[in-house]
Amino acid sequence: MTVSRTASMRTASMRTGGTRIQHQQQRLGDQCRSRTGGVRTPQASSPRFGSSKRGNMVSCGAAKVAVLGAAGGIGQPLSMLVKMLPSVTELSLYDIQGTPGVAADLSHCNTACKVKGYVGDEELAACLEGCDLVIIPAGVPRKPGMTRDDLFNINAGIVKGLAEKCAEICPNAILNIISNPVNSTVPICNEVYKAAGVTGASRRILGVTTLDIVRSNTFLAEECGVDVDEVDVPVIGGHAGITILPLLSQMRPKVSLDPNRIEELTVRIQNAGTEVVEAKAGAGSATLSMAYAAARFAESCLRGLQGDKVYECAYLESNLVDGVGYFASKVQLGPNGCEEIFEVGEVTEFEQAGIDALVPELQKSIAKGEEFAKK
Ligand SMILES: NC(=O)c1ccc[n+]([C@@H]2O[C@H](COP(=O)([O-])OP(=O)(O)OC[C@H]3O[C@@H](n4cnc5c(N)ncnc54)[C@H](O)[C@@H]3O)[C@@H](O)[C@H]2O)c1
Ligand SMILES: O=C(O)C[C@H](O)C(=O)O
Repeated sequence: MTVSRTASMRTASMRTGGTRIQHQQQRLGDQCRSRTGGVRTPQASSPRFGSSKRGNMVSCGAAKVAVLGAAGGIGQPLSMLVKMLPSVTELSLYDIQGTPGVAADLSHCNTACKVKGYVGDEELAACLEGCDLVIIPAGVPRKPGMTRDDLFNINAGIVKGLAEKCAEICPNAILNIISNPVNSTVPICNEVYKAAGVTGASRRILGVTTLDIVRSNTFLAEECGVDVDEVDVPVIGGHAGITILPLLSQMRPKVSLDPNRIEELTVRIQNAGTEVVEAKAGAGSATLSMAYAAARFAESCLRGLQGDKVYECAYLESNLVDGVGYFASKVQLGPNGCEEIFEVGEVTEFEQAGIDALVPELQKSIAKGEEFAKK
């Protein structure tokens, strides 16, 4: 499987970077190397794609954000973290149950953001009116023994219905799709927007893979005994099993790892969601770490809307890799959502084998989502 390039994609060796909050400058200066070995002059920034941190929040204007599925395991802590973002002035919480209570509870927190709860189909349009960013964690989570694809039958319909309303009411808002299987739900949303005649939406429909990066950074910091704040591991492909591909060769800081450990760590990152599902023993999947990751990604999107160049990884429509129309990639966020998709960059033989293996998996999930949306 070869990696192709288009005009809108930049070649970069991805000594990865990412967002540092408080307007800290992007890391400068590393030379960037194309996959074919050509050396580029240093970029204005050498981005870090996976090291954005929560906690040092900055104000990014006055944004309205909606969380759909806000009364759930992810929705509640995520809504709280979003309410703490200084840039968010309005927070709309939507669910099929429970949002009046969650909204009443959150509204007592003394941050400037106004919170309002909406319940049921008839209130969805009002919830979405004027939104800049819509975050979707609505849907059922896994139980032990299930794959993410086992959630398709229930979650595909939920996401499709919500996307139809977003396309109608706030077509220019950025969507952050959390509901699994992300490899299929993002194509579903794109098809819904195409059918609704919304143009250019694919750069605003972003599958949230941030938890894979958060996990990779955590595990690699533990493994290497380095400050977790300094660790930055880009993760590409998709968000299920072997489609989750951490590029440990592109990790920053540069470390030397035994090939066997690279394999073991890759497998652990790919199975980290299952690790949590099994530990929760039937009570759901990752919620707190996901809320943390989603809040970070939401904040990056809001900073992008305000005009900052922000670097993350996300799953979105692209022709970056031959044979698949969607791929989790290193991206630059900006006022229009994803402004730039970066090439995979230099990879090891092990990583290239991982790309080759994940492509057929992704193809199946994408086709399943697209077919469902067109029914
Ligand atoms: N992308 C990721 O990295 C990632 C990580 C963790 C979980 N997830 C996924 O996120 C989803 C939610 O997980 P959770 O643990 O919060 O589940 P949960 O069951 O605790 O919460 C889901 C919420 O969605 C609501 N809901 C159901 N149908 C709805 C609809 N039509 N409109 C609005 N809300 C609706 C439910 O009432 C519930 O409150 C799952 O699909 C899970 O697999 C994704
Ligand atoms: O594993 C799951 O089902 C939830 C989520 O995708 C995760 O990675 O934690």
